Amino acid sequence: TRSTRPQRMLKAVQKNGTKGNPESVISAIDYFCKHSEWAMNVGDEKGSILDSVVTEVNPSTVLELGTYCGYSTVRIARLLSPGTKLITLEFNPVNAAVARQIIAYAGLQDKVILVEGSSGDLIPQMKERFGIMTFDFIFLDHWKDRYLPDIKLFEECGLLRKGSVLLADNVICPGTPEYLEYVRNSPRYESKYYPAHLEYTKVEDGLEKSVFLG
Ligand SMILES: Cc1ncnc2c1ncn2[C@@H]1O[C@H](/C=C/CNC(=O)c2cc(-c3ccc(F)cc3)cc(O)c2O)[C@@H](O)[C@H]1O
Ligand SMILES: [Mg+2]
Repeated sequence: TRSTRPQRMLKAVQKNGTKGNPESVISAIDYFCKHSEWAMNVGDEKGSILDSVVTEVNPSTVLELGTYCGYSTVRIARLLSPGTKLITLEFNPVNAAVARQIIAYAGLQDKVILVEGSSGDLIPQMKERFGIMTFDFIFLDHWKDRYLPDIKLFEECGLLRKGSVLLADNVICPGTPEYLEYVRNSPRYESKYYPAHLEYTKVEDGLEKSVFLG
């Protein structure tokens, strides 16, 4: 059967990247998306904003929703302090297999726990399966209609603490109107919009950072 875009992206990483060098993996994916095939990675412009928020938070517990090919997983994991691991959730096994290989090519496999499954099923299992009390940092980049139900699930499962930071991709394009309305109007969050553009295009998009107030 025909290869998938993530599988072709993996080939480009193995061809143009340097094993064990996360920056070269990030550059190889960005190059592939700019010159070969557009793909829905957070990209370099929004990725730099992601980098700055992760650096500012310096989290000990990290969750990513929607691994896809592992591009943002690599961006986040390369910035984590020694001994810190990030958990990333992906329900498509083909994408998960590609992501594992891209994360390993970057040399970051020891900093990442990739769990195959749906966020709706896995979020309630975080405490028992991974000994998580609360998350310091959460990156939302999965199906856009899952952002709102999943943030409510975090609250119900007691996975947020005063100061937990949630960073959401694509709040303009494709858009997450219900999520935005919730975090911007709820007294339990302090929200801030970071304007940017849809990855590899001039279309407006941005990230929404929401701090849980307890
Ligand atoms: C509940 C659940 N649980 C686990 N894994 C889950 C999950 N829901 C989805 N996943 C996984 O995550 C990825 C999906 C990411 C969805 N991202 C987007 O749809 C997206 C789209 C665009 C875009 C913008 C303009 C266009 F014209 C076309 C596309 C840009 C983006 O940045 C996106 O993120 C994918 O690997 C999927 O299997
Ligand atoms: Mg996205």
